[in-house]
Amino acid sequence: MALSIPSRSKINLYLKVLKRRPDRYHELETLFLPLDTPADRVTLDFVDTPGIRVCSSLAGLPENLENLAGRAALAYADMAGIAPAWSIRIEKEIPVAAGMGGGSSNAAAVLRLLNRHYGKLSSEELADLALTLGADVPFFLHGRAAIATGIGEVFHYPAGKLYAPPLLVVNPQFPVSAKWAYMNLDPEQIGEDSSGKLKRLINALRRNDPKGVADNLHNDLAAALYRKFPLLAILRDFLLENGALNAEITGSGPSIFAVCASPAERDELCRSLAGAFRAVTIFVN
Ligand SMILES: C[C@](O)(CO)[C@H](O)COP(=O)(O)OP(=O)(O)OC[C@H]1O[C@@H](n2ccc(N)nc2=O)[C@H](O)[C@@H]1O
Ligand SMILES: Nc1ncnc2c1ncn2[C@@H]1O[C@H](COP(=O)(O)OP(=O)(O)OP(=O)(O)O)[C@@H](O)[C@H]1O
Repeated sequence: MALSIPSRSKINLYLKVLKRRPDRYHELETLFLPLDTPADRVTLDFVDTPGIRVCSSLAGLPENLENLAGRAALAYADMAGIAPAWSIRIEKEIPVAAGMGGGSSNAAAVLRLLNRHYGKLSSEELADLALTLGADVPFFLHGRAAIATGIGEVFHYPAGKLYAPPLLVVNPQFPVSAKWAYMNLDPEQIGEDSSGKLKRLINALRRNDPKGVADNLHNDLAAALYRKFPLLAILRDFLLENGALNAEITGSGPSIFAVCASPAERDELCRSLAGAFRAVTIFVN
């Protein structure tokens, strides 16, 4: 028997680093937006052979227990007291180490599939387990647009419906580790945001106002990434000069998302981008 679900990606429309903790993690305030594109597909097979096997469609991605999805399965088996005999397959569409939460999403998909089948853990236990695997994993257990605090695991859901603006995401096909991005954060950027950007961002999402969203994007991890990788500033400038209302790096980068006024303007921007840059991947939402 096999169970299969999509494993979506995310962007951070807003990411403010509030404080460095003694364990070197950072407390933050971030606004997660789930994306339908790109999404991986995670399939869990119940097999006769004991153990946990993980493989993917992407050559070079860690396999078995070195894959975050395998570590999630092992952690679930330990906590739920189950002897595993599982084979997990990941059809990979989300670029790796891209700031789009791919590995975290896959790990959360495994936890959801296992708990759907076995039902052994409460949602609190599952959330605690998710956090041991990575700061982005708890978000993908529910995958709803949310403000997150803590290190990314305490969720606040804004009241009312939020309307995602027309977006595209461009990935420059090189990886950046989240650890690098946090270690190279400008120390003077750490602290409270007094500008009210997050509030205005939420209000704009409620009003279905792409311009209001675009005007209030923020990412404290971005400055160091633009400095280290000049291509990112070139891409951002291109997006701004070719119709984007605004563009910013998502999470720890290097992917950049552009907010557009309408689907037609987004599609036009997508065509210009594809014509000008060969070695990038573009996702339309
Ligand atoms: C950049 C974001 O994607 C924004 O959503 C996340 O904050 C990163 O989440 P993640 O990749 O799941 O992070 P983890 O795998 O838990 O941690 C990778 C590294 O990122 C840094 N890290 C991560 C999250 C956080 N709140 N503070 C940190 O300083 C730590 O150096 C950690 O060693
Ligand atoms: N299932 C997986 N999918 C992607 N990467 C994985 C997976 N399992 C382990 N990894 C490793 O995790 C590292 C980070 O990859 P990932 O794609 O999750 O980063 P990311 O998109 O920047 O995540 P985040 O936004 O959570 O920081 C890579 O070095 C990769 O080899």
